[in-house]
Amino acid sequence: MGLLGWSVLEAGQTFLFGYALAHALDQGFLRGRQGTGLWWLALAAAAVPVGAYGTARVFGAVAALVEPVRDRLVRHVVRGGLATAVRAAARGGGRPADSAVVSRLTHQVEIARDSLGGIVMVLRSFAFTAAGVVAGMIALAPVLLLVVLPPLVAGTALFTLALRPLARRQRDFLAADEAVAEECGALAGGLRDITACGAQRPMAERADRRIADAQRASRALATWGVTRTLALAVAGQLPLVLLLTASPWLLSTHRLTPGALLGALAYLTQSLQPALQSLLHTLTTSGTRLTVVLTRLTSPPPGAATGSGSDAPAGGGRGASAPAWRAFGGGSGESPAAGKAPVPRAGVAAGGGPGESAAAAKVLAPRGGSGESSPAGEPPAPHPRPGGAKSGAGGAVELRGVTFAYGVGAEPVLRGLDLVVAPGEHLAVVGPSGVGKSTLGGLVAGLLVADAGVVRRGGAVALVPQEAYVFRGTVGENVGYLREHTTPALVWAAAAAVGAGGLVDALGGPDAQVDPGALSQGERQLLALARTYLAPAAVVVLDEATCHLDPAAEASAERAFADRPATTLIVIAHRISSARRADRTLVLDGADTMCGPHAELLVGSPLYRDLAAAWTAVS
Ligand SMILES: Nc1ncnc2c1ncn2[C@@H]1O[C@H](COP(=O)(O)OP(=O)(O)OP(=O)(O)O)[C@@H](O)[C@H]1O
Repeated sequence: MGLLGWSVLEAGQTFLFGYALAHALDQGFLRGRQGTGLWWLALAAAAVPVGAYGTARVFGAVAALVEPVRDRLVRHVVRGGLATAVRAAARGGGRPADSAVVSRLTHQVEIARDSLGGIVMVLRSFAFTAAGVVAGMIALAPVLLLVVLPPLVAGTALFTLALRPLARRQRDFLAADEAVAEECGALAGGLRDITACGAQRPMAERADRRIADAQRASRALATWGVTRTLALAVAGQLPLVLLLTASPWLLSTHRLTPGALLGALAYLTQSLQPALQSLLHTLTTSGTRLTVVLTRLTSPPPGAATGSGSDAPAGGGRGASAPAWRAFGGGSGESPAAGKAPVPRAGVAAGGGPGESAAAAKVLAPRGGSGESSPAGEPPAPHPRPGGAKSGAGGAVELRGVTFAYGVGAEPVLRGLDLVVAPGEHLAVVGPSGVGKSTLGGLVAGLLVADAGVVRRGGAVALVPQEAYVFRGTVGENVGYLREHTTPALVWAAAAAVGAGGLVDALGGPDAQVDPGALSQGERQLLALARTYLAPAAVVVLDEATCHLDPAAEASAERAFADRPATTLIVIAHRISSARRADRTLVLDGADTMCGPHAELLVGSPLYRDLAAAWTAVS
């Protein structure tokens, strides 16, 4: 009721504006009565603060209308959020409640409140402005309505008819736009998995389809957007054109006075057109926003119906354990079983997980190997343990005169390096930061290609980099990722071997879901180590792969790989203890590079002595 009363005040000002102008001209200025003219103008001016006061009070009345709606929405959202949390707790997920849901929904509640308030304001403003204009025109010259009303009604009807399809197109556009954002977000998050699975092409095609959908939706929206412009032209501009066209006749037949013409023009240009413009604009923007947000707020929370939980991947339906790209085989046309990622069949696996750096996750075929590569899926055949430093041909890893530089013309990181690692040997690699230890690891794994010289591998190589990668899926899927046939018993065994048994147990066993974000870096490293332990690789390169573990855990993990049957182990070490455990240590030091057992290096390598002293001081 308050809203109505204050709006009438606003309508009164609209009415008075044109009416006073008309009388100022007709009864004042055109008759030479300046005082009367000015009096009418003063009346019109006095109506402005009164109307403004009414408008100010209208805001309060709109708030009184909108705030209870907001409160109801908040109640609904909070109830929904609590219900979801209770459901999640009942499912025994043990995860913290997703507070982002509540925050998101309250944000949407604010959007709903603002949009609703805006719509009420413009609808009300248009209705009362139109009433003021119509009343003013009747008061000035009823014939004006004949000119103004038909296009106004036609334009508004056109817009009303177009409103629903327009809103639908806008919703479609928003949905398509969101789908693109979701798809791209998921792609960005899973880039390393996608690269690891060789699923770039199908995923790019998927994204292209989403983008094409968004493009179509945007075109449809733009096409329907034309109706808004058309409606505005018919309802707002056409009356003006008609009035001006008819004015000579209306004036000459005394159906209209000059003052009434001026008043009518003022009504059209100063009151009706602005009100119409903001009505059309607000309805198409805030109106659509309100519909979308209300639909979201009132629909059941994600997971309520399906029970898939709030951590279901974007796009839904697929289940948290199987990211979209994992459904695609690599370029070979291999199609893995549902939820099972493609497993390298060449018998060579990169062990860091499905998505270390693009290079680290690369699956390699042995090149020029000595024929020791293990058949896929089979544990590698045992090698005899070496008695210490080995040299000569036929090593598990052999580098001859290897030179490597990052980029043409760049100073080589490694120059003419010779190294033979015997089958079953345990080699540590040490050296100052930036000397090329990881580069050597990359060359051994085949992720980097030597510029000169030869690298030979006597079997499949798994490289575990420092940044261990764990993907959303089960513990078993993570640990068994690089092995074709995995059983829970194998997962338990691998985990126990590398010291991850307690972690797997704490996570809930091989079938438990892993939330990578909830794991520490050390825990991620443990899972990556267990994964590599199960991989069918004869050569394992640990590149700072245990740096987040404590010394005891690191020792146990290294020992596990050293004792793993048929395994040649290369540990790029960050602690002297790793070098002490190794059969030999390679000290990378440019021209002074040396390789030998600990005692020998202490005597022969000043750098090793320095490093050992520094490590001892730190530890
Ligand atoms: N992708 C790359 N492009 C260009 N230069 C690189 C690249 N990767 C490494 N380098 C450079 O090559 C040199 C050797 O790097 P590398 O990572 O092999 O050293 P590192 O001994 O493993 O060092 P750290 O112990 O710090 O890990 C460094 O100077 C490094 O800056």
